[in-house]
Amino acid sequence: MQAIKRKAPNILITGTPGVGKSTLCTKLAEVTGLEWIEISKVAKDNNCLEEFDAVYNCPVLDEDKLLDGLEETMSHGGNIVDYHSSEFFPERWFDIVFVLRTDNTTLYDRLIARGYTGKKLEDNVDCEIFQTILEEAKNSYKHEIVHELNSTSPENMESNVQSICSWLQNWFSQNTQTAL
Ligand SMILES: Nc1ncnc2c1ncn2[C@@H]1O[C@H](COP(=O)(O)OP(=O)(O)O)[C@@H](O)[C@H]1O
Repeated sequence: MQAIKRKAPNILITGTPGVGKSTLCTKLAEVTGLEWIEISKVAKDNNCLEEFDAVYNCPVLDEDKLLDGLEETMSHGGNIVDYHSSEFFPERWFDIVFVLRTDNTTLYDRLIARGYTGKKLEDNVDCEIFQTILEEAKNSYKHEIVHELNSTSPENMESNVQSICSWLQNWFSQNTQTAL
């Protein structure tokens, strides 16, 4: 489906938990002035969390309520959405999708440092090994708007910020008269 013309694009940053989404989005929001929408936080603040999943030790998301609440914001554009899943968002919301990736050892160490253990730790590392989030994004959006970014080192982060800023500049020059 064709994205509706907006004053600024909407960007989706996705990837396995621990891969670096928040870190990148914080920097991107600072540099670009776009709005960082951290779905987990928005869900919590707007009571979009339902019963607790005992196996994964995390709450279950009320997707319909969350999407309804974000529709207007997304229609204006200018948002960087950060979430570890992508399939339930409307395809029309996003102009580009970045899937952050890292190696298994790096991810394992980051998740251990975050206090993940047992099944939650194992499942998240497996999720990265099997490219689950990348496949999900490719199945949910046009392949040409889905891009993998390495998120292992601080140098990777700098170059990811630069690549996204270049893409943004290009979007503005093609879609509006205003450059960043
Ligand atoms: N490009 C990177 N290079 C080195 N460390 C990183 C990088 N991106 C994130 N990290 C570190 O990895 C950990 C998890 O990052 P975070 O942004 O919270 O991941 P997510 O939001 O995907 O769960 C944090 O300790 C962060 O400092």
